Amino acid sequence: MDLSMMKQYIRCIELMREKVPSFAEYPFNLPAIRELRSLPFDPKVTFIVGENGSGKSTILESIAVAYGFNAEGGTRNFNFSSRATHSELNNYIRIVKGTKRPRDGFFLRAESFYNFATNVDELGPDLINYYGGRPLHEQSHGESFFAVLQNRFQGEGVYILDEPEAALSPSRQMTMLARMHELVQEGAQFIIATHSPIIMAYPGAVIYQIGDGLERVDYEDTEHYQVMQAFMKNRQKMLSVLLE
Ligand SMILES: Nc1ncnc2c1ncn2[C@@H]1O[C@H](COP(=O)(O)OP(=O)(O)OP(=O)(O)O)[C@@H](O)[C@H]1O
Repeated sequence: MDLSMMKQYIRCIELMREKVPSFAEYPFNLPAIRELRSLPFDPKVTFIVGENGSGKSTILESIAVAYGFNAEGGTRNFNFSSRATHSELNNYIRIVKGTKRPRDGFFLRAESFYNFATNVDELGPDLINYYGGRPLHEQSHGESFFAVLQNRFQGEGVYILDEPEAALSPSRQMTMLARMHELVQEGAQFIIATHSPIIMAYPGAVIYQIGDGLERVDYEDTEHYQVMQAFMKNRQKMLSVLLE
């Protein structure tokens, strides 16, 4: 066995298929789940990519909840809740952990980041200091996410991020890559769902693309990269087809 794999925080997830009540119902009917047995993660960075509605958030949320995070995001200490719509998938997956225990962790959900920011601000100045010293709601969506990334993420942690690019300009996404790299060197493990060809370019990352199932692909073979490249290279031609 490769010992470096043992040292990572989350080695893989396994779907307990024998417990699944029906593969005809959500979330088990999603192509990404129907064929899932186990999904190994890179010790540093793993991306899950795929079309809208392909099941990225469902998978990420189930990993986060099974690992002990609040379904709506935050650190493992957060337990705010404004809705209870997460799927039951977390009850059917087993997290295979390595020998190393994280000292930090964060589950980012772009869609409930606002609620998370409210929760941080309500908890008072001590906590706000921990997030860079400025109330998150006095910053833009991108600025507040960046404050969390710069100040709150500490390395030696598990960071599960669902569409972190939602708030970020392309140049901030590049800055995010640099920050990720610092954190990886300090021992962080990232599992990220993204549509961003910039973020998924992190060198050496494992990329799973959801199609008929979850398939490991090279960066240049992702649909996002190819579509974006084709658009940038042939913008006029593509626009004339799209708008005819
Ligand atoms: N509670 C639910 N009951 C039934 N279907 C659901 C439920 N929640 C989500 N779905 C469906 O499951 C599919 C996967 O949703 P999910 O949010 O995981 O997709 P996604 O890949 O993260 O999409 P996006 O890129 O748009 O964020 C979607 O078709 C969605 O409509």
